[in-house]
Amino acid sequence: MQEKAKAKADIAIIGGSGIYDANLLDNVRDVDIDTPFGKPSDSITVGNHGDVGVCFLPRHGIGHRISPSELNSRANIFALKKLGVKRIIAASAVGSLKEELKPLDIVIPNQIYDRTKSRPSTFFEDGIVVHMGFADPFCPETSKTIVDVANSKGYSVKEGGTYVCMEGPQFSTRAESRVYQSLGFDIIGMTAIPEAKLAREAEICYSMIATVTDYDVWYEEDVTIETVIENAMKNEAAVKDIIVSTLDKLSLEQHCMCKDALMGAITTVPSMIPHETKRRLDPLIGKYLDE
Ligand SMILES: CSC[C@H]1O[C@H](OP(=O)(O)O)[C@H](O)[C@@H]1O
Ligand SMILES: Nc1ncnc2[nH]cnc12
Repeated sequence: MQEKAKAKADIAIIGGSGIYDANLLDNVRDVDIDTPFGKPSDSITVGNHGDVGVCFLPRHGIGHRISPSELNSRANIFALKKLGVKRIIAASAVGSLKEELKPLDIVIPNQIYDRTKSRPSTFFEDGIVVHMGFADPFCPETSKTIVDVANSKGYSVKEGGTYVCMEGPQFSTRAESRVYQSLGFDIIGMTAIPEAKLAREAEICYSMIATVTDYDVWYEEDVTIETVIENAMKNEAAVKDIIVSTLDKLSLEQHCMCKDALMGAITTVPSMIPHETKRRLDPLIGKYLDE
């Protein structure tokens, strides 16, 4: 009997609110992956687009079962690393903090302001300490490709902008929203942290296509889930169209700082890292510890 090929993917798409399927891939199969941090949000759909191995993970699980604070982002990113993923394109629904950013606009953010409160946001614990740079949280190479592709297809996208990541799951109070708006942040969501931090720790490029679904409450009466999902779904075709064309253009070789992010960042003396920790984290740190 022919053995089933090991599932592999170069690029991952993480679907956010309103984007739950991978109908843009060919030859798909669903794989269940276990990680030292538990199970990802759902089965991962692995397939291809042309010659490129691509996989899809619905961030909140099929049926939108997992709240932002409960997401097991460590399992999600570790599972993608085990598949061999080099780049992640993450889709997100966001509120607008600027009058000129209207519902259905698309933003490719380049900064994050972290306002989360209780999320495990590192792989490195249990006898290993890693301090890495995170000044530029999104991959410049992947983001540039997305922006170029979107522009060439006639979509008007905003290049750059600060995504403030709140804890949720409740939306902001009016006072919070006004503060974020007055600080000059552009968009608000609940999921970029710790996803972006963990992707960087895993040396995976991470970029986001954010769809504006609402003006947050600094501007409008209230944010409702109906409006958010309705607008996210209205933009689903555009987001997928940009993603598919980006898959055609993305280099599979990483030329950015993301690919060596761990170099020089492992602070613990290698001989003092517990054997079990080394074993668990081998897909992340093995290349730095081989004699
Ligand atoms: C469904 S409304 C709030 C929810 O939508 C965004 O999720 P995602 O980034 O996965 O599209 C936002 O961050 C909240 O988690
Ligand atoms: N206004 C908002 N605040 C936080 N997350 C959101 N996701 C979509 N709209 C949002």
